[in-house]
Amino acid sequence: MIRWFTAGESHGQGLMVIVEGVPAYLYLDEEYIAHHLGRRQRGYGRGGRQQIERDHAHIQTGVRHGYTLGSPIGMLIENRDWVNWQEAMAVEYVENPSQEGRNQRVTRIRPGHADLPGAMKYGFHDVRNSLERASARETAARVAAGAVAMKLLEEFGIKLHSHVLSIGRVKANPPDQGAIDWDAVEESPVHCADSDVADQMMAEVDAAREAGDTVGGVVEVIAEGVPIGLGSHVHWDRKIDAKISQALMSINAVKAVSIGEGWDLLDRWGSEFQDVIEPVTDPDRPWQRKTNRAGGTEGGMTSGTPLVARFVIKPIATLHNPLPSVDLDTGEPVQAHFERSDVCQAPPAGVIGEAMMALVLADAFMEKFGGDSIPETKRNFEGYQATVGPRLRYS
Ligand SMILES: Cc1cc2nc3c(=O)[nH]c(=O)nc-3n(C[C@H](O)[C@H](O)[C@H](O)COP(=O)(O)O)c2cc1C
Ligand SMILES: C=C(O[C@@H]1CC(C(=O)O)=C[C@@H](OP(=O)(O)O)[C@H]1O)C(=O)O
Repeated sequence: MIRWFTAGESHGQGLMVIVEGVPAYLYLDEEYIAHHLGRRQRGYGRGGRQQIERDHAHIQTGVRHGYTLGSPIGMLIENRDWVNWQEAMAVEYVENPSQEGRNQRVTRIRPGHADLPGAMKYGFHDVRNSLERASARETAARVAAGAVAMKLLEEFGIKLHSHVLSIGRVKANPPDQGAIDWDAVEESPVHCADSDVADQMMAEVDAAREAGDTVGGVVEVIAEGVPIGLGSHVHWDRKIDAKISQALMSINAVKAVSIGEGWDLLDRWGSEFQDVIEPVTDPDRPWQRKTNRAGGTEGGMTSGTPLVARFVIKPIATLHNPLPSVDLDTGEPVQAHFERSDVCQAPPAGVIGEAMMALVLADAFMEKFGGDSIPETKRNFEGYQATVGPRLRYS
C-alpha cells in the first residue's frame, strides 16, 4: 500500500510531503523529481508566481546513498515567494478590513474559489485562511509524491504521459495513442503534440488574458505498460476506475472525469462500444484488443491496454476583470478580490494528473504484488506475469 500526505500553505514557508510504502532499493534522486516539478511549472498561461518559484523537492528522509530504505520518504519544497509574504502571513487581526492588501484581511470573496464555503465552514473572518490551503500551490507536493510513484512504476515498465486536448474553443484531434510524439508534447508550451493547434491554443490564452478573463480545457493522461488485473471488481472502493476518477477530480478546478472515451461514447451502440478481443500474436502481451475505447479498465480492474483518462478543468476563478461579489464583513456589493493569477492551468494540470494517476497505480500495484524490496516485488510481479495469457498458466 502507498500512502501519502501533503502539508503547506501557498504563501507559507513551503510544502512538505511524506510518501510511505515504497519498497527498499528503488533508486531515487532529486533531479528526477525536479524534472517533473519543472514540467508542472512551465506551460502557457501561468501568472507571475512561476517567475519566482524554482521548485525543488529536497529529500529529507527514507533515502540513503541514492536508494530508498522502505521507510517513509519525506520531502520539502521551498516557497521562494514566502519572503514577500512573511509579514502578511504573520498577521492575525487587522483593524481596518476595508484596506485590502497583503497585510490586510481578504474579505472580497471570489466566486468559484474556496473563499465563501471555507470562511463559513471554519468560521474565518479572513478568506486568506482558506484560500492559502485551497490554492493549487499544493499540487507541487503532489507532483513530488507522484514522481516517486512514477519511478517505482518505471521499474516495472509502466510509463505515464499527458497532453492537452483542448483549451477554450480550440480542440486537438485525439491522436492515435501509439502515434503521439511525447517529446513534442514535453517541449510544447501548451503540452500539445500538434504544433499548429498549439499555436491556436496559445492565441486562445492570449485572448483571455487580454480580456482580463481566464480559460479552461480538457486534458488526457495515459499510463502505458500497465499489467492486467490491478484494482478489483469485488467492492466499490477497490475499483481502479473509481480510484482514478477521485484522484483526478481532486485536482483543483477539475469538474469532470472520464475513463477512456467515456463522454464520447453516448451515441454508440453496444457493438460499436466494446473493445473486441483478438487472438494473441504478440508473445509479450497476454491479450490483444482491436480498440481501447474503455480506456484500459473493465470491471474495476486494469485490462492490460493503456490506461486513458480525460478531465475537464474549469476556467480559473480569479479574474483580472473581477466578477461582482459581496464583502464578507458587510454583505455589501463589491468586486471580487484580485491580486495576481494564472490565466489557464490546463497545461500544468496534465502533469498533476500524471502524478495522481501514478499514485493510484503505485498503490494498486503494491497491493497486488507486495514486497519490501524491489527485488522481492519483481519476483512477485514476474511470477504473476508468467501466469497470464490465453491459457492461465497456473501449475
Ligand atoms: C495548476 C493550477 C493552477 C491554478 N491557478 C489558479 C490561480 O492562479 N487562480 C485561481 O483562482 N485558481 C487557480 N487554480 C484553481 C483553484 O485552485 C481552484 O479553482 C480552487 O481551489 C477551487 O476549487 P474548485 O474549482 O475545484 O471548486 C489553479 C488550479 C491548478 C490545477
Ligand atoms: C503557486 C501556484 O499556483 C497558484 C495557484 C492559485 C490557486 O488559487 O489555486 C493561485 C495563484 O497563487 P498566487 O496568487 O500566489 O500567484 C497561483 O500562482 C503553483 O502552481 O505553484
